[in-house]
Amino acid sequence: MIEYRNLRVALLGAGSVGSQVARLLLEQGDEFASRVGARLELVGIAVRDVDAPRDVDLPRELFTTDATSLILGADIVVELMGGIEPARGYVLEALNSGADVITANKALLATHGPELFEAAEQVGAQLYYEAAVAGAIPIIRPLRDSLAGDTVSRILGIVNGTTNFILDRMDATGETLADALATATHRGYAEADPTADIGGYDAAQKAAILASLAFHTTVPLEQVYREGITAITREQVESAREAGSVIKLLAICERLTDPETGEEGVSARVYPALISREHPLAAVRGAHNAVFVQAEAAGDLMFYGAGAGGVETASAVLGDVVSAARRHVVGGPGVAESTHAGLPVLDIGRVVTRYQITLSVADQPGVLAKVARILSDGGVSVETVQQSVPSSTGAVVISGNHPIHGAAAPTATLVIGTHEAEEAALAATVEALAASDVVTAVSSVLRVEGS
Ligand SMILES: NC(=O)c1ccc[n+]([C@@H]2O[C@H](COP(=O)([O-])OP(=O)(O)OC[C@H]3O[C@@H](n4cnc5c(N)ncnc54)[C@H](O)[C@@H]3O)[C@@H](O)[C@H]2O)c1
Ligand SMILES: N[C@@H](CCO)C(=O)O
Ligand code: NA
Repeated sequence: MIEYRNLRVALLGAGSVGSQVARLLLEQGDEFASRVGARLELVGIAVRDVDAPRDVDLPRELFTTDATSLILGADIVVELMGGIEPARGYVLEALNSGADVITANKALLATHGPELFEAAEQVGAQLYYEAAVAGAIPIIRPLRDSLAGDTVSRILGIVNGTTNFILDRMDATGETLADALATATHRGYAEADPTADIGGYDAAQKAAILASLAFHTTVPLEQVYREGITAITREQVESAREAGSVIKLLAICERLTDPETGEEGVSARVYPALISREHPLAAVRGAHNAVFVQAEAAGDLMFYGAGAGGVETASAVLGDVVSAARRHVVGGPGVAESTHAGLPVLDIGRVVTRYQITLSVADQPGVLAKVARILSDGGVSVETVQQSVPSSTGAVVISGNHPIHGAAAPTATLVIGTHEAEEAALAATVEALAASDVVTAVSSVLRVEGS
C-alpha cells in the first residue's frame, strides 16, 4: 500500500455546497489520494453553530467556530460561507499564511477580486473559483487554461438559474412574472429574498468575473451595466414567442473596437434580451445555465449544465481542491491572474446591438412616415416593421417604407426591428418617439442578441 503524505484541508461553511464537499472528501478519500498523490485530510469545518441541524450527517468533532485556528493549520482552505465579511478576512488570512484557497463566492470575487489575487501573488499561493460562475459547469478553467492561446471576442451567458427558470416558465405556461417567481420559490430555486437573482445582481457579479478573466482586464462590478427581469411582461414573452424568439437574461462580455479611433475596449452587461429560438442558448430550459463563448481561432463554443445545486456545485469545488492539491505535490509556481491587457471598460452608451421597439400609435395616415423620420433622424436604421390592429386586420410585415395595409382602428401597435444601433442613439430616439404626438405609448424596448 502506498504511503501518502497528508494535505490538510479546512472547510469554511457547511451549507448546501459545503456539506456536500465535506461528504465527498470523506467518502472518496482513497480515490482522491490516488488522483492527487497525497491524502486530502479534512481537518475541520468552521460554522457559526456546531449544533445546527444539517442535511448531511458529518462527524461532529470536525465542526468548530474557531475559523482562524483552522485556517492557520491548513494547506488548502475552502471558503463556502458566502457574503463579503467575514469571508474576505478569512480568505486573506488563508492566502497570507501561504495556503491555496478555493471559493465559490462570486459576490466576494466581483467586489474584492483584485485585492485577493494580489494577496495570493505576493506569497505564491493560488486562488481557485470554478464554482463561482455557472456552478458545476467548467467555464473558469476553460477560459483561463484551454483558451489561454486564443483571443476571446464575446461571451453570452445564461448564468442565473432562477431567472432562466422564471422566463422559461412564463414562455411555456403563459404565467405572469409574479406567478412564475412564486413557482420558483415553491420549488426551492429562488431565495426567500430573490432580489439578487431577479434584479440581475447575481448575473452581474458573474459577468464581472468572466469579463476580467476573458479579457485579461480588471472589470469592476460597478462598471457592469445591469438590468434585471422585473419589468418583463407576459405580453413581451408572448409576442417574442409569436415572432420565433425567446427572452433570456443574458450576461454579455464583449471586446469592442471604436470604429473612429480604433481604440479597443470591453463591455460587460446584463439585461433581458430577445434571442432567436434557433440560437443554442434558446434551448437552455428551466434552471440550467449555459455559456456561449466566441473566440477568434476556436470559433463558437458552448458550455452547458447545472449552474447551481449543492452537490453539483461541490463537483466544481472539488475539481479545484484536486488542482490545488496536485500543485502542492508537484510544486512550482501557480498561474497568476492576468490583467496585463488593462482595457478600458466602455460605457453602455457605446454598445452596439439590435433592438425591438413596440409602440402604440394613432392609426391614421402619415403616422408611419413620422415614426420612420424620428428613427432616421436618431441614426437608427429600421430592418422590419410589423403593424397589428387590435380590431380585425391582423399583422402585416413590411420592410423599409412600403405602406401598411388594412389599418382601420383608432390605435395600432407597431413593432419595429432595428439594424445595429449605438445604445446612446437608441435611447435618445426612444425618448423622441415617446414625446411624439403620434405615439400613444412606448410599450416595450428589448435588445436583440445572438446573431
Ligand atoms: N448553493 C448553490 O447552488 C451555489 C452555487 C454556486 C455558488 N454558490 C456559492 O457557494 C457559497 C455557499 O453557498 P451555499 O448555498 O452553500 O450557502 P449556505 O447559506 O447554504 O451555507 C453557508 C454556510 O456558511 C456558514 N457561515 C456563514 N457565515 C459564517 C460565519 N461568519 N462563520 C462561520 N460559518 C459561517 C453557515 O453556517 C452555513 O453553514 C456562496 O458563496 C454561494 O454564492 C452556491
Ligand atoms: N442564485 C443563483 C445560484 C447560483 O449562483 C442562481 O439562481 O443561479
Ligand atoms: Na463553473
